[in-house]
Amino acid sequence: MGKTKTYCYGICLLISIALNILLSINLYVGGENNQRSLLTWSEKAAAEAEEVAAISCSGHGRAYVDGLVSEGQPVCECNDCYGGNDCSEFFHGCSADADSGDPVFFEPFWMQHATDSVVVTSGWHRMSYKYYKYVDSTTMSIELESYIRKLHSIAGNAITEGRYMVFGVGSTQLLSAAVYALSSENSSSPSNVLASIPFYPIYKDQTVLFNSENFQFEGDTNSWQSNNGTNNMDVVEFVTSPNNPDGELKKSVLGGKTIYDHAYLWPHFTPITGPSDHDLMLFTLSKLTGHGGTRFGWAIIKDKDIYEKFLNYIELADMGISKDTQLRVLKLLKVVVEGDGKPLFEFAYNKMRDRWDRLTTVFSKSTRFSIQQRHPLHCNFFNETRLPSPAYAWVKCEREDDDDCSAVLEAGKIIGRRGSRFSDKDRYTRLSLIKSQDDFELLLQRLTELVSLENGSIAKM
Ligand SMILES: Cc1ncc(COP(=O)(O)O)c(C=O)c1O
Repeated sequence: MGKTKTYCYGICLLISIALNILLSINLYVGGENNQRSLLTWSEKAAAEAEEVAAISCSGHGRAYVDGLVSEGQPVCECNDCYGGNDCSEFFHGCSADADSGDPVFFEPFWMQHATDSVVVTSGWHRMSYKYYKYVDSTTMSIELESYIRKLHSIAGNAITEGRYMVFGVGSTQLLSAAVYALSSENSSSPSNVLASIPFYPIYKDQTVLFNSENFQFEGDTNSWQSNNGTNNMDVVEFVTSPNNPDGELKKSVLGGKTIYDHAYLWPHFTPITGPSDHDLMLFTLSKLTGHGGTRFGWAIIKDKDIYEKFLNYIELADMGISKDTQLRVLKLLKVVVEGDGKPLFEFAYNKMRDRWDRLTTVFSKSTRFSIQQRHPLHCNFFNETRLPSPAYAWVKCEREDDDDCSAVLEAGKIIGRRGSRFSDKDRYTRLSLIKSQDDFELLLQRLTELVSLENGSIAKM
């Protein structure tokens, strides 16, 4: 009996040791999977996001959760002129691309505010077309609208009290909604859509594309005024303030129905001299926080009938703006209004001022190229007098022969956007200053090289 008992204990001990070894091996080998299966759904999403964010792309690129996948891992998407698996290879001789207005210069700010700006959405988040069962049917988030109003009161750049608001897929969608809402219906002739040269090309491109009986694009305000005087005032005038491409704080020329495009009316691009108080103002998240890809803009409207036409346009075009987008914008704006807007606006202003300081130093050595004049103004937001730091440099080629400024710059390995895209002369070219730091550094290097050729010597980089 005693012998059998001891024998049984021995067997049990061996089985228990074997089980422990197996369990330890399983934990060691399949540890990650086991740990993962213990996470909640939001922790799992967070782990995936952090894993991808941790992929090193040598500081010259980024991997995304929704990026292309190679061998089970998202690949690095490299900045222009960088390549290789981890973006560490620089392509010498590559041209600096300063063409697009992609506002990526904000990226370091959002990395510094990773915790506050993250969004976690469940698979069942706001599946309905509508918001709030207990409020009148609306496709706009009431909470987001109140944050936008708060933001304007902090920045001091627009009056929102007693005004209506409509959200759009970027302000791009609101441009055409505004033309639709302001142009006359049932009139014998179409409303004349105009802007002052140099102007943002989309105004013309969209008006032509949407080719309506109610409106037509008539070009430059000043030429139109000298040909028509005050005879025909059925006009819809785009006023871009600050202007894209030259940063000017434009005012209405014709004084009729006006769309104020305030995409760049933020303290990092221009001193805020007082709140804008126009009948129809457009703003965009793209140039406020840098999230161009989120596609979100808003209109601030005084008149109820115009507001209703606007809403009708958005409802028919896309039944309102994505709820996922609105959730993300809300999260971002909560960060923007923190500290009364100081952290974001100071970050962005310092970045832009640094870029302008370095750019003006290069252009001050040139007689072949010039950039727009900037004039100091008192900024109510920063409570001091400051120079504007526009999103773009509007470069003029001064030599008689250099009438195609883009071609001159391209020969110097700089890609800009030619003046004729803004209905101006090709003697001008726009250079974007709001892209990534890599883009800006290369732009400055290429400009320095080009300017140093004027003096017959290659500058030291
Ligand atoms: C003057 C102006 N208005 C509107 C937009 C459109 O911005 P988004 O559609 O990204 O809101 C831009 C973009 O560059 C712009 O420069």
